[in-house]
Amino acid sequence: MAELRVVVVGAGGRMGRALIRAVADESRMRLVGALERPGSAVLGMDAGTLAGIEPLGVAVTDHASDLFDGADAVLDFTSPAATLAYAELAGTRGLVHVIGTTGIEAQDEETLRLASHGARIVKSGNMSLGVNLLAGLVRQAAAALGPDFDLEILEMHHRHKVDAPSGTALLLGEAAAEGREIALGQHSVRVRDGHTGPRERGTIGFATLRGGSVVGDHMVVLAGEGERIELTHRAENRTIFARGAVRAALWAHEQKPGLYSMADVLGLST
Ligand SMILES: NC(=O)C1=CN([C@@H]2O[C@H](COP(=O)(O)OP(=O)(O)OC[C@H]3O[C@@H](n4cnc5c(N)ncnc54)[C@H](OP(=O)(O)O)[C@@H]3O)[C@@H](O)[C@H]2O)C=CC1
Ligand SMILES: O=C(O)C1=N[C@H](C(=O)O)C[C@H](O)C1
Repeated sequence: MAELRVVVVGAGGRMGRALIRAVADESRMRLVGALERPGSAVLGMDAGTLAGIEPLGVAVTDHASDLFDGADAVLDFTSPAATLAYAELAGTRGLVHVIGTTGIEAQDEETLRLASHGARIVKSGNMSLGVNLLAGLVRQAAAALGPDFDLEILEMHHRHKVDAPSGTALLLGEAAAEGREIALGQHSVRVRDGHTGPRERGTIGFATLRGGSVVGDHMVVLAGEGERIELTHRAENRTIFARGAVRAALWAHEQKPGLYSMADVLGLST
């Protein structure tokens, strides 16, 4: 198989730099482009140097169309607005588009669905193997225990994170809701403040913590009368997400256009 030609968008970001290192480490891929937004301070820099490795001979640019024309796959951990625009571009060119960006609103999912008529999109709030396995455990536990066990999802991330609850917390919430055969949107409690009254049976609660340099911690608590189960994942670095994105791109290249999840990539779909 020829090397997959990959563009990393948001190249100067925390995930962008981890993605550049992961692509450089993968013999079945070649970095052909590094994209940043117009006006970014890192435009013109070598992508390898930016990522803290050897120079790769790829300068960071803001010319999305030119880069997409010469690519097979785009790895995108940026912002919702940027990702929606890149999905449309990837769709017109039939590219693989791996989307790690979180905080995309439900009403914008339609844009991704339309783009996936042309593009092979893999989208997940968390690209790590561990979290996707955890989602299966949460689904199973929620189904087995039912609403007698109160379900709460706690997450903590670094002080720079801009969206809440995290994409992972929502992914785990969806897994729990699937296990209980309910719709998450109608049963989630995302904020508590003041005189809230007692907990409503059958709801799924979210709690958000932000601080320091925490890469990403998630805990799902199933609290019953007299006992409690806690299912936890702690990300120790961003390589786990970047490695997952690389795996997703290689997998998606062999698929038909469509909208896929990380569970599809890992063969964990129910
Ligand atoms: N699914 C998963 O496994 C994971 C998902 N994430 C998600 O990935 C996203 C990025 O996270 P993180 O790397 O920490 O954030 P950063 O803010 O560090 O990186 C985002 C980068 O995207 C750049 N950017 C913004 N707009 C554009 C544009 N139009 N074109 C090109 N680049 C653009 C930003 O530039 P500038 O700063 O100049 O605006 C920045 O360099 C978040 O949504 C986060 O939740 C993170 C980790 C794992
Ligand atoms: O913004 C982050 O950093 C992360 N975002 C993802 C999320 O919203 O869940 C994944 C990971 O936890 C890191």
